[in-house]
Amino acid sequence: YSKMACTGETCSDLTRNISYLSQEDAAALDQDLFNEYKFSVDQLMELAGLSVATAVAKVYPVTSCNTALIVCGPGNNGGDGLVAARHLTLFGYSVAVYYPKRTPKPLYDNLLRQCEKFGVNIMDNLPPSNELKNHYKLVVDALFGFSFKPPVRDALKPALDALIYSGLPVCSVDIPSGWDVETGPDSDSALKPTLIISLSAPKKCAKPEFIKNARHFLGGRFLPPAILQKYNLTLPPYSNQDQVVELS
Ligand SMILES: NC(=O)C1=CN([C@@H]2O[C@H](COP(=O)(O)OP(=O)(O)OC[C@H]3O[C@@H](n4cnc5c(N)ncnc54)[C@H](OP(=O)(O)O)[C@@H]3O)[C@@H](O)[C@H]2O)[C@@H](O)CC1
Ligand SMILES: [K+]
Repeated sequence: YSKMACTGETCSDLTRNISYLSQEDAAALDQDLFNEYKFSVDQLMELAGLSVATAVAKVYPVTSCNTALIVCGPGNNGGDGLVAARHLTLFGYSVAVYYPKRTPKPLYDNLLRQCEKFGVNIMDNLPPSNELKNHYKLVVDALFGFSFKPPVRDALKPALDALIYSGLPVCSVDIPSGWDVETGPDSDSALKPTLIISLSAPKKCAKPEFIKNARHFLGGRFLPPAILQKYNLTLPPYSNQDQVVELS
């Protein structure tokens, strides 16, 4: 695989050779990073959230889209969203977070406190979906990641619906929420992100056939080389010190 592929005739050459993880392998790889490589969750979440904020800022520059709503779920995907909220604030965005189901763990409590200290607006309730456009220029979907098993349960359905019906550009963290991690959207009414930031390696639902109308970046630049070998992963190289690389 070579970055030259994208400077040739088509970018589809570039995506043809990329590996896509199954749900099982995504979870196993994650566990290897923690157990074998001794990373802490905070370390990887910080890099994941930074790459999310970086990709969002590349696609929706603060000069034209300076207000962002981040919808955070109960797992690590939501944690990535809280980290991205802080970095987007540092990048100059005015950020609000909706975090309806909070996991009572120090990691999340601390990330939330940091958001508050940075001036992020932590909201207990969302305005109706059709009014979100009046307040925000984009939404970040940090509701569910690679551990999601459809269908979405009732308690978080309103949060998913807010993303689906906001009429705003949607930036999905790792996978589009509500999609099956391997088989993608289940209906025409599924979430339609405009940007997907795959973390560490794309999951099967981020294959080009499912995400035709979205821009697709890879982020989470922390995989040790031996992991690439173990999971037989072919991924594009990052340029220089970049935190993200665009796939399509
Ligand atoms: N290695 C990497 O690349 C790294 C990846 N990172 C990030 O971690 C993400 C994976 O995080 P994760 O494993 O914590 O799970 P995630 O998908 O956030 O959600 C699980 C939560 O959702 C819930 N839930 C599930 N199904 C549901 C349903 N149908 N309806 C309603 N709820 C449902 C489930 O509830 P439960 O079923 O357990 O009751 C649980 O609370 C990954 O995508 C990436 O963003 C980085 O932070 C670090 C390094
Ligand atoms: K997501």
